[in-house]
Amino acid sequence: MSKHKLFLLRHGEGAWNKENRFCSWVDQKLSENGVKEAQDCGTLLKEQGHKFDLVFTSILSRSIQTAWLVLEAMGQEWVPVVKSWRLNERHYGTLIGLNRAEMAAKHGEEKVKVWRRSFDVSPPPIDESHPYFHEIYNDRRYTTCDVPKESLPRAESLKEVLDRLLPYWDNTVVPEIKKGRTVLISAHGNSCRALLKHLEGISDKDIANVTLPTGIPVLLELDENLKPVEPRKLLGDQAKIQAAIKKVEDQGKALPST
Ligand SMILES: O=C(O)[C@@H](COP(=O)(O)O)OP(=O)(O)O
Repeated sequence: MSKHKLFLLRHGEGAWNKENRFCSWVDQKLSENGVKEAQDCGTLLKEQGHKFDLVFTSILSRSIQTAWLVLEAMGQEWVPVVKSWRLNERHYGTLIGLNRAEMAAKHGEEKVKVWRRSFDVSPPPIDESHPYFHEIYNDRRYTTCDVPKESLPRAESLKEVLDRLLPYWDNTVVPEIKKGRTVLISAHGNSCRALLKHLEGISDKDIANVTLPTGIPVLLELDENLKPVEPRKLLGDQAKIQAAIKKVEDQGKALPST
């Protein structure tokens, strides 16, 4: 029987989701559509009668803004929000800022799929010559982390995301859930995929087929050991959700030449 409800949420559409660029650790705000997605998500959760006790976000604005909009739409603005870099999006290394369709045209769709969805392949690491290096590492938010700035990642596979996320999950999030608190994790496509892999025991191969659209809440019903007792539920209109998943998958396709 289900003892705990856990909600995972990939933020609403960000400016670079719209432009089909790898956003990763670049701090982009939500697009107009992303604001609406977050508000609609909150409205749906309210209509379904869900109540949160605690929200966890990354330290990237798009996940924080999403959490605020969801809570506002639910009339639950008072719920505490706790932030950690450990929930940040996967660090996409030198791919940051690049357009997925252009990368697919240049390197092939298969290569882009491996970069995006394989479990243990890291893209090339970022260095000081990268156009977004200084913007990321000179940002004051990264002086507040529980590791020195020099130890923060320069590129990550999904496996490395899980490695940095798990200690936070085990030591900070799990105790709250076990106290009986209903938790929302407002984070990113890949930090949520890493957590899903861990909770559902998805194989290294099969995780490549898990795609999360923006602004769609994922409900997990867990037993007392935090093992899922039912398949995950993506809440909302199922036809729209399937179309949104396909849209995310298609971002890695080369555009037909004109
Ligand atoms: O970094 C990004 O651009 C996307 C994920 O990209 P893909 O893995 O889908 O290519 O992350 P999010 O929008 O969830 O923060």
